[in-house]
Amino acid sequence: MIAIMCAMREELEPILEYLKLKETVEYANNKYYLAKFNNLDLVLAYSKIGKVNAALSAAILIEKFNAKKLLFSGVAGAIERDLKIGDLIIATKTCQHDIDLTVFGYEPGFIPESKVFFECDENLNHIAKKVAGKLGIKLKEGIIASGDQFIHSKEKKEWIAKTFGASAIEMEGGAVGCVCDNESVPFFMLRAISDAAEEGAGIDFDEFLEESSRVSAKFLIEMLKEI
Ligand SMILES: Nc1ncnc2c(CN3C[C@H](CCSCCOCCO)[C@@H](O)C3)c[nH]c12
Repeated sequence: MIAIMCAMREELEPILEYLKLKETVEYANNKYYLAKFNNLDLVLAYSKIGKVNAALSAAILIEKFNAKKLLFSGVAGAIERDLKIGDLIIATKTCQHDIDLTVFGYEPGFIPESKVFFECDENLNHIAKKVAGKLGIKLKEGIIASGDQFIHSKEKKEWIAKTFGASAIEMEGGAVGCVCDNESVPFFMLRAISDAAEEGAGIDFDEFLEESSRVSAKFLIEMLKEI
């Protein structure tokens, strides 16, 4: 079973359009969609926004639906200057920029007995780069930082860039990476840029959420053909 996860309904809907749904399972106040694509058994869900919701859905996808790989598709705010709205990025690793136990001497993003960074699956990233090459699509890769805040401040964005070396920002990947790392499930995250995470990002986000969600969804479907 392969899990496909998003945070928002708008990110999942364009993926479901490509699939023939077999069944919908209601569980823990959410919906999990079962589908087949070519010879793949898929379970899909959008978690709702934020790291707690994302961690809950990721754990359910693995524990209840027996997902052996977890692929995330959605949108993100850009940190790297050459990432423009609609551009695609895959995560090399994820982190949580809003974890702060520095008063006890720990580095930003670190929780005792856990990690700052959670590595994404190299095989799935390799497939993504192969697909991008075949389709002639620009695909960046980099660290993607998560926090329970919509970032719309150049100062905050630059702190995250400096502190974590992040190329993009969102609100779920660090939590999903933590769950997949602890469950030993390969994790892949693809995001299309919806805004620049600076002042005015909320306006861009509202304008480009749907279009950028479609960009990510389309690429993810191309990836499923190669898995
Ligand atoms: N700059 C930014 N900072 C942090 N995250 C992101 C992301 C990635 N997703 C989008 C969504 C945040 C938007 S909440 C919208 C509330 O509903 C608005 C109506 O649709 C959450 O799931 C994280 C894109 N740009 C970002």
